[in-house]
Amino acid sequence: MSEKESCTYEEYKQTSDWLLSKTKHRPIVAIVCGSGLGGLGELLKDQQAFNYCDIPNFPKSTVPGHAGRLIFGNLSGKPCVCMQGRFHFYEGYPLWKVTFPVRVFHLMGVEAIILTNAAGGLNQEFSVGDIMVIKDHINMVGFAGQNPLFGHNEDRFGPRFPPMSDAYNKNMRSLLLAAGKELGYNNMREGVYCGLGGPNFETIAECRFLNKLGADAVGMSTVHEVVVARHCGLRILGISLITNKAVMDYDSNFTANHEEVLQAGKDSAKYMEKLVSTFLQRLDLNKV
Ligand SMILES: O=P(O)(O)O[C@H]1O[C@H](CO)[C@@H](O)[C@H]1O
Ligand SMILES: Nc1nc2[nH]cnc2c(=O)[nH]1
Repeated sequence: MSEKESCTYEEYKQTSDWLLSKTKHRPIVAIVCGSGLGGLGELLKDQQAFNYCDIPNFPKSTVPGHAGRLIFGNLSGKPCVCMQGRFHFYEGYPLWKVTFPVRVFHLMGVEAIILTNAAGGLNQEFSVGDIMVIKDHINMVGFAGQNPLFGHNEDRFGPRFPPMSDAYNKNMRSLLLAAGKELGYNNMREGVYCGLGGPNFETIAECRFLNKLGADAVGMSTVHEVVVARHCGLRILGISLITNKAVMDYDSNFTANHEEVLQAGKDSAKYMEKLVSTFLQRLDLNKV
């Protein structure tokens, strides 16, 4: 195989050491911004930002709505690092590259990761603008034999066969739902996220199939980051913003599109930002 199959522990360490040498911040929480949700990064106080293209070994963002900046700073008193833009399989990156930052964060001392995404609502009771706490996922790309942990297992990160049944931290899920309640949100949901490879949106038959399988929302990210984060022992919170209703009906004239996804992200940005800030205020890493 001519394409590089993975990267070495030393390469993750090189990036982590480089970042730690360039910033005084020592993050304990990482935040990944989904499509159109980059505004979360602007909330960080005392911030220091790096463009991905300046960080050794980092991939580059190629998707509109993913700025390609890594921001350090404090949010609700917690030292954070925020990815304003993530990497996707459909951009042509192998999954070890898609998930590269997760292991770098682990090496930098991060203990918990908040993964946000824009997703299509499969659950017929969901509306655009609903916020779904991810309680579990279906990794379709994994079913197809593509997994970021494929190949040599680096024992310094985690075991060969990591469990996934407890990937989404129960206490953090409850804390987020409680934060939503405290803010008076009536659009908080809990459900199963299905991760596909993309980049095309789903057919009607595919949406019906995924919903029958038990998926409440569908997207093209997150599950790979979760696999790697769980492997190295990070506590994980996943949040999907429902940006569109999946087309389930042959009479529908609607077709999904990225512009609408970004617009829905913009429309809900303030709610998401308030929710994540309130969650972080309440978060005690000794108790989750
Ligand atoms: O999952 P995030 O990065 O939020 O983006 C979602 O939005 C894009 C499609 O509009 C896809 O990349 C899908 O995965
Ligand atoms: N696959 C997929 N990804 C999305 N991201 C935002 N909405 C959608 C959707 O409907 N399908």
